[in-house]
Amino acid sequence: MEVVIVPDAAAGGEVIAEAVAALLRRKPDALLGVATGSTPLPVYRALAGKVRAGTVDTSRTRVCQLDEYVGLPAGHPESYRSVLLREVVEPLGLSPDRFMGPDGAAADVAAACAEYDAALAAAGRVDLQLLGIGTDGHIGFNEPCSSLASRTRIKTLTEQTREDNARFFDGDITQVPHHVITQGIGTILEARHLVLLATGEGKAEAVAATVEGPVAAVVPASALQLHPHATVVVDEAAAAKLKLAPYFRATYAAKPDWQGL
Ligand SMILES: N[C@@H]1[C@@H](O)[C@H](O)[C@@H](COP(=O)(O)O)O[C@@H]1O
Repeated sequence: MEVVIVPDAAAGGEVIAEAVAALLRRKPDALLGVATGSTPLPVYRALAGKVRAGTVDTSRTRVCQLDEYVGLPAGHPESYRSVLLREVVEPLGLSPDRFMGPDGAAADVAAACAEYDAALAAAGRVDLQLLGIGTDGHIGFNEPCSSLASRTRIKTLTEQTREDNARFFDGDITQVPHHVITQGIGTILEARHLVLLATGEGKAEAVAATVEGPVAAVVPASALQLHPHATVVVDEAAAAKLKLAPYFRATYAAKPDWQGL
């Protein structure tokens, strides 16, 4: 696992956007796994800037969702599909027919999960999966004690996650669904490159457990330790509890530019 400590969220967005741009220059039809939440927004902003400047071509890029709420009516502004259409597909100039995600409004949720898992495999696997992290260490919506081998399936949110996400629902926790569909941890680990971005002091504990703690289902993000190409980008605040921070800084400072993330 590589840990990159950047001064702030904007710098994190820039570093990751450059890695995505490098991937798209190598493989224009790459499948990009995108995440929701506030954390990845600087990445999308930086990427949109590159698209506008003409330094990256997204005309063939495919994108896929990490997770979705269950039971929100189709087109609800806070469904992750709507959020990603608004924050990623539109600003990056992508075609909506190159965007795939699970159907959170399906009558048969189990079938929708299995279909989505199969669709990701049929698409040739995700090339780069962008991840945020929950304050409890979740990735996607894999809450603590999710199986590290799990596939796309329905999960129940913890009270903590519903409280954290209430800000997207006018601060009203009763509007936050209890159930979600999420790519499983086993599914996420099939992506070729995992890039987790964490910013702010509220994530410092989860980051330390992810990077320096044991691999344990109670900290779902610690599964990144099992992946051959996992990158964790953190700002100073989120890095505050990393004992190996001096080593991570020195390693990144000495890294040749051509290597990328
Ligand atoms: N399902 C999403 C996660 O993918 C995201 O990482 C997490 C953190 O969100 P934020 O980046 O807003 O802190 O929120 C939600 O639970």
